[in-house]
Amino acid sequence: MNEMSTQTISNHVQQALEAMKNRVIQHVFFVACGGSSALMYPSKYVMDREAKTIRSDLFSSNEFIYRNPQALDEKSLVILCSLSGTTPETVEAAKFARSKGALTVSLTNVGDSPLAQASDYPVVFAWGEGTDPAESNASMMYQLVFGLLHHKESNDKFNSYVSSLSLLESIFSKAWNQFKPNAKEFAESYKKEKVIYTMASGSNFGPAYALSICYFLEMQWIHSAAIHAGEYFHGPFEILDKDVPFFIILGLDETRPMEERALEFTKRYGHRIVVLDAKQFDLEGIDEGILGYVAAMVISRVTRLYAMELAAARNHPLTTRRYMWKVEY
Ligand SMILES: O=P(O)(O)OC[C@H]1O[C@](O)(CO)[C@@H](O)[C@@H]1O
Repeated sequence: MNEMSTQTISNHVQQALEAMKNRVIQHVFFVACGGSSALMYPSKYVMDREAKTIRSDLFSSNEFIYRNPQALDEKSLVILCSLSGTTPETVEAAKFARSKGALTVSLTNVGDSPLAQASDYPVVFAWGEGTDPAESNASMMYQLVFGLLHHKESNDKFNSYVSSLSLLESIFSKAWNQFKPNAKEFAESYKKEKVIYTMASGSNFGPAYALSICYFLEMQWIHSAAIHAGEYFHGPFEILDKDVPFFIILGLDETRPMEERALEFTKRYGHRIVVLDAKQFDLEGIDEGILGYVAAMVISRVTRLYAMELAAARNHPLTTRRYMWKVEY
């Protein structure tokens, strides 16, 4: 790692990367639940695209334990994430991974949370309005995976990503201001809908999944499913009709043609389509080689803006729950 690289990345990430340097790592497991799981999809995409020798998998926390992969051993790196650090399935998954001798690195917003305590290397990230996106969970994920690939496979995108950290705040705030009117318009137009499907592919399937399961289902009680743009033509497109709402994400990664094909078809037969296109973002200064990866982060942020506006228009705060944290489950 060169001098420039270490200056801006999180101290916690640096400690975790030091630990990785001293171990053989053959397999990375991304393990979390819900929104924290969705957040890891772009990093899984990075591993699929960039890693030459290190394999990776992504599991929901309990599935990871029950499935008990044969490949999980002391040559594994398990990256877990929980905003609260208390999600029981994820805390158990960290303990399980450690019992197999794996190196565990956990992202959380709470430094002394059960997840942090159950892991070898906790990485604390910033959360909430007004925090620097360079210190967010999504950014810590990229710092970890690009850092790993830098150390183990001399991948140079780590330096590109580190150089972009100082630009993120301005990129995110420009996107926020640019899309606020669109988000408001969406909220007014869709506030009475009973169902909204989301669709994307590649790294952007993570934000589409979060928009569907966290924002629409969990926080707004609006029926939804995240449809993979490639899978769309293998079943889901039969639900398309003039009045069926689709929220379609177009990213900048290599899978964009799949998203464009899905959008083109949806436009032919549907009339209720919201398009969030990363081509409209101002990503000046970001290296070409990581544009798609950074765009996925910005998409994630902008979908939250759409959810916030929808919650306001429906007078249904994003914090409303009927079961989560309220009853036994
Ligand atoms: O493990 P975390 O990140 O604290 O998540 C707890 C809950 O928060 C969400 O990510 C969003 O409310 C849920 O999907 C999840 O059950």
